[in-house]
Amino acid sequence: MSFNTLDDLEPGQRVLVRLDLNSPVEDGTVQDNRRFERHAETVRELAERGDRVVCMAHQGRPGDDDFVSLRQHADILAEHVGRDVRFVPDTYGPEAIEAIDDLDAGEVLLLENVRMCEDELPEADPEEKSKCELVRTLAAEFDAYVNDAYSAAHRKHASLVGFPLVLPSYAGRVMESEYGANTAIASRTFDGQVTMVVGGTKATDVIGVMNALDEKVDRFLLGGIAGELFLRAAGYPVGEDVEGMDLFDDQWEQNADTIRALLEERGDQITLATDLAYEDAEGERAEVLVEDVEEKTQGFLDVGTDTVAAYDDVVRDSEAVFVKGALGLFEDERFSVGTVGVLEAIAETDCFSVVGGGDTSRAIEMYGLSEDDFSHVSIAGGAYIRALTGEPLPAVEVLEAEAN
Ligand SMILES: Nc1ncnc2c1ncn2[C@@H]1O[C@H](COP(=O)(O)OP(=O)(O)OP(=O)(O)O)[C@@H](O)[C@H]1O
Ligand SMILES: O=C(O)[C@H](O)COP(=O)(O)O
Repeated sequence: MSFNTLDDLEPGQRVLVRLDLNSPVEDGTVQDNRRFERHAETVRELAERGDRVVCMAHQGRPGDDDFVSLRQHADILAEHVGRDVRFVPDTYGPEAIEAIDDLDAGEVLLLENVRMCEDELPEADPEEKSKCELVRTLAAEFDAYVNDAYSAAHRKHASLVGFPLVLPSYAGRVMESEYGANTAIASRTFDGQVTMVVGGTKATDVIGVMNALDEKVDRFLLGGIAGELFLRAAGYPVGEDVEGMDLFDDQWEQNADTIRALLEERGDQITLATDLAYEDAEGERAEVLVEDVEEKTQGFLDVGTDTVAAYDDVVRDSEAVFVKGALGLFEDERFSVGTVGVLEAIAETDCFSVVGGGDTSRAIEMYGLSEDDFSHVSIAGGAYIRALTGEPLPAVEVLEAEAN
């Protein structure tokens, strides 16, 4: 590993730590998940060494329903760390600076959602990001910067790439272990069939790298939003926003050409759902064959049972299975059939398996599956599939470049 780690950081310092606490938000309530548990290890270690620990993280994207304050995150993090985590509703203004200054050795503070600051989001190179006000103002308060947010390392945002140019910088324990595991996986080769299950809501992340995964993956099994977009490209009347949704149309605009090209050039490697599930008028799960859909009038929330059976067969014939994104809205048990069915099939075979994604990895615990039945469960989604393709992660690259 060519970055500095916590083993290289002298204790007793003022440390700014970038975590990835991006979590599902249901009816305004932030859901606990493995990201809290994993990052708590880094935070606890720093606090126990007598550092003043200030955490910085994001939640959602501006304009989305899950773009909320980190106030609840502080309470959830505190439970996992086993000590108090203060919260300040400010990121780098006077209130935040005062709260940082008030901190004693061993105390932990969480700053407000960093994506609420204008400087954070537009992607730019580290050099440019290091000069923005957010980075300059906060850097003056700290002796060191720790990046633990492996799962956001594919974004060139200020809090992820700006600080290593202006502060001594280190990888946190999650960054260190995820980087090690995912890099090792990327260099593995397999004799038998390699399958990737592609689902979730961030279709753009996966579709963008499917070309590059061609060398690694023999079969793609699609579901979730990406799955419907592929069905739309194949000519079915699905894969569009209805009822105030905001999942399909923008992603269709961005990816339609790539999807069409993928279907044309490697259609034989791509398996699409043959049936889909939705909520009927009685609130029950109902299913429809894709070829029988005349018009999309409501959301499809899972793949159907025929599709699950077909995917189950493919998984059982595979030597390696990678999962990125859920096949349906698994948080609602009625629509967990696809995601859980595939995960169970993986768990029952002895194939090499990786389940990735902050949301998706939660399904393992929610449905009583054991992490031991998978080779690696990553809390990273987009970053882990990029690592598989060997694509660089800008936030890791800058940690390496600035390491001494
Ligand atoms: N058909 C669907 N309709 C609505 N939500 C869906 C559907 N299919 C999957 N999902 C949702 O996708 C979410 C997971 O997808 P997402 O793209 O966020 O992946 P992730 O595993 O969390 O990866 P990342 O770490 O990149 O965010 C789940 O919370 C699930 O409810
Ligand atoms: O949840 C994630 O995958 C990371 O936190 C990155 O979030 P983003 O896709 O909104 O940049």
